[in-house]
Amino acid sequence: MSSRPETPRSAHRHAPGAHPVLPGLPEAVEVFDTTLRDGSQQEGLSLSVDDKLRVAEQLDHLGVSYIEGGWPGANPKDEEFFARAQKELRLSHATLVAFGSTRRAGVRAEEDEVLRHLVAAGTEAVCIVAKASLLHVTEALRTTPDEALAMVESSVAFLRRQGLRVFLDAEHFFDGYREDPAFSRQVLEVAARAGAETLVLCDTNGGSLPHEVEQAVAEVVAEFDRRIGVHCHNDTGCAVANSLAAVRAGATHVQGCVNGYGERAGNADLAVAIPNLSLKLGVRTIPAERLERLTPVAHHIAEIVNVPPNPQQPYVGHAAFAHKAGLHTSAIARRRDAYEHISPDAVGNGTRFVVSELAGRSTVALKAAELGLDLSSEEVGRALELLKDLEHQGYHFEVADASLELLLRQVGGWRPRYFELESYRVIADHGGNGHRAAADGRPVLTEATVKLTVGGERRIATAEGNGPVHALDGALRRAIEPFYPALRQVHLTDFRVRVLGGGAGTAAVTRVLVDTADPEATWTTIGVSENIIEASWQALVDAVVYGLLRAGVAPATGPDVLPTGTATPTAETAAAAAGATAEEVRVP
Ligand SMILES: CC(=O)SCCNC(=O)CCNC(=O)[C@H](O)C(C)(C)COP(=O)(O)OP(=O)(O)OC[C@H]1O[C@@H](n2cnc3c(N)ncnc32)[C@H](O)[C@@H]1OP(=O)(O)O
Ligand SMILES: CC(=O)C(=O)O
Repeated sequence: MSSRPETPRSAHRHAPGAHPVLPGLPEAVEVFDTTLRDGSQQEGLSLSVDDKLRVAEQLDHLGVSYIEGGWPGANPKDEEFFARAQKELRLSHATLVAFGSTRRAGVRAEEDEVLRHLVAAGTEAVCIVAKASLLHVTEALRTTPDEALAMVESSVAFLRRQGLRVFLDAEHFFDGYREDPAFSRQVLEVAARAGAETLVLCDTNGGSLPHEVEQAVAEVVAEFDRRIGVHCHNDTGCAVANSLAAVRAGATHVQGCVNGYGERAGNADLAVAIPNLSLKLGVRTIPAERLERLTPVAHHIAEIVNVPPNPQQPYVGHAAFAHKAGLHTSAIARRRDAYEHISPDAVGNGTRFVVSELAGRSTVALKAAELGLDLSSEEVGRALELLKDLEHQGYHFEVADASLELLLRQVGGWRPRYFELESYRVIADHGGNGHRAAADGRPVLTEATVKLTVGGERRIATAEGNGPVHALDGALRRAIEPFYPALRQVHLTDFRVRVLGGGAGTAAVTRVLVDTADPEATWTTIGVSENIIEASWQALVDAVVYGLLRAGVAPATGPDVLPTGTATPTAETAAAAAGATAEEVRVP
């Protein structure tokens, strides 16, 4: 549950334009995304060709300048990607780039397989990686410095002769520049001479710090009449800071990945670098009007690559503008920018207020208002007291949005009587007549019986289940679903248990969270008890009540007040509607 307060961007003191202008900054930088190449080098991340095409579409929609699509020839997938991209990918803003290396040592550029594949990829631009550290030339390539320089020069020259735009990724540049600056410079010199349009200085091991990057980039910018770029890895947690330091020093091309994917600790996170550059430094990156696409695109890409988004990711994370502390919310209620460094809208994100034991009256009042509840000041105070009390017992309302809403509604006087529980009973019978196998291979049967009153009728329903919660859910539904057919659209989707205060072992208090969904939404409810079944029951009841509330269903108060056209259920019709036999649903 989130709210997006109507906050004009100008109300944020730290909004764009509010930062002092730094002298000497470039007006604009090119944004080069390498999610489909370096991002795919992240452990656990694997993209199909379809995924790659969809990510490319998202990046184009965001408005990056370049999309590095992969390494044609390195594997059949990337080969197919470039073949399909030529036919299927319609980029309106970005330029697709194929990645590869310089030619191999001792091989003529014209005969080199890697270069041949780069040309065949059919892109307008290519990016080739070259060792820019003498140590890597002698130890990794095991060739001479002269041959390494010749590899760079002849590869760039060959690609230029094929009519391609060439970016040079100077691998290990910063480490090499510290160890033997003359060689690292020579690599850039030969690449520039051969026609590379952009010299990209790579912090390949990600070990550099911002002051080192800034100084090295400034020296290179002063020396070379070429566009200078950076490609920073995040091994010191400084990839974005290093990219900004490079831009401060005159770099005008920034490589990275939206969401910071990549080898080891990842690449510079473009979802952070872009707004830092655009909003804080006033440097043009993606088109200004597309900045608000940043959050949706970052989340969409996370979905495609199947890596859960980091809620604390700056700017675009779910929690990036979530306020939990009572004092913060209270100040925000008075002045929207009190605890927000930019207007979240600027990057397509939104303000959220998290209600918990750290809340004060303002948080509860804002949450109630967001839900459309008109709570009096006294009710807000009561809700806050109840909330803190319950959180002390183990409830955790910030992760149980639906239970929180029910609690606030109840404090406000909402007393729906969808059903009245008389009792429930759960039996787990190991070795009895059940058909589900226990760990020892013997049958185990779980059965739940619920006795309750609904619509003026006393009902007893029994159901079997995979386990106690499944059985309880089944019995509850059998008893009430005939009165509330809307529940057929409501399904339990997840169930989590946490033991609180582990010292008590199996006698400890348990917290149960239940996720439930209807066709339009998912909600979470909570139960807490020393008894796991009771905790589950509480969460289940909230889940069902919230589902009925969402569906706009009024409590059934008796046969005469059932909605027009709805037959009063008898034992048989009720049982049939619930998919049960008459014996299973006993109506006295
Ligand atoms: C810093 C970076 O992220 S650069 C990008 C790295 N990305 C990847 O490696 C992912 C894709 N890579 C691959 O699929 C494979 O490694 C391939 C197809 C490129 C090459 O595979 P192989 O031919 O089997 O070689 P291998 O993976 O062992 O790599 C070592 C070879 O690359 C050569 N090489 C390494 N860097 C370079 C370079 N910049 N220029 C030219 N050759 C290079 C080495 O000299 C070595 O060649 P040798 O075996 O003739 O001595
Ligand atoms: C080229 C590249 O990915 C690197 O140097 O990190």
